[in-house]
Amino acid sequence: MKITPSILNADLANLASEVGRISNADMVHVDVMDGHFVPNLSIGLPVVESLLKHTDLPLDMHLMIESPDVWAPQYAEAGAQSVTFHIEAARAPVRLARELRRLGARSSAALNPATPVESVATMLDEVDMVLLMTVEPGFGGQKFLDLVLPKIRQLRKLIGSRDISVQVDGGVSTETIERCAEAGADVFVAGSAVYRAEDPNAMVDELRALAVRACSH
Ligand SMILES: O=C(CO)[C@H](O)[C@H](O)COP(=O)(O)O
Ligand SMILES: [Co+2]
Repeated sequence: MKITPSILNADLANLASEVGRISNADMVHVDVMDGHFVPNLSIGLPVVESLLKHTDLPLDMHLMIESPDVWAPQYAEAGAQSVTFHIEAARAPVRLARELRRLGARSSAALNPATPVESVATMLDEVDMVLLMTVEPGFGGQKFLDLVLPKIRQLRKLIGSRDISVQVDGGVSTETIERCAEAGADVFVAGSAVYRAEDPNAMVDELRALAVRACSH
C-alpha cells in the first residue's frame, strides 16, 4: 500500500520545501500537463530535473501530454523511478513501455475514466503499474468518480498473478481510499487531501492506515 502525494496542489514556487513536508510518502506524484492532452499546463522536464536534486523520494511521473513516445523516455533518463504515459496518447505503447524499462524506470500506462481496461490487456507483461484515473485528468481537487470502482476490479482480474501495481488518481481522500483499496488498488495518489491538510505527513500516514485496513478485510 503506497501513498504518492500529488504536488499539483502544493505551492509550486516552493517545490523543494513542499516536498519536504511529505517525507513519510512512498513516492512523489508529479503531474505534467501540456495544455493539449489536457486543458491545463503545469510543469515539465527542467523543473523535474531540479526537483530530483532536492528530494530522496522516488518520483512518480504522470505525463498528461501528447507525444509521450517522444517525451516520456527523457523523464526516465533524468532519473524518475516510475514513468506513466496515457494509453490514449501513445502511438506505440508497447515500444514505449519497453524503452522506459530499458532506461531503468518502472513503466506504467494510464487510462482515462472512459477508457476500457481492455485497452491494456495485451500489454500487461510490459508494464509495472496501471494508473486508473478516478477524475477526468487536468485539474486537482475534483470529485472522485465512483464509476471507476468496477474498473479497478476488472483490472485486478485481468492482472491475475502478475506483479503489477494498480494506481488510482483523482479525488482520493479519507472518504474514498477504502473503497479503492477494497476494489484492488494498491498505489494511491492524493493531492488536495494531503496538501490541504494541516499536517501533510500525518495525512499520508492516515491514508495508508485506512488502505491497509480496508484491504485486510
Ligand atoms: O492527475 C491529476 C489530475 O489530472 C492529479 O494527480 C490529481 O488530480 C490529484 O489531485 P487530487 O487528489 O486533488 O484529485
Ligand atoms: Co496525476
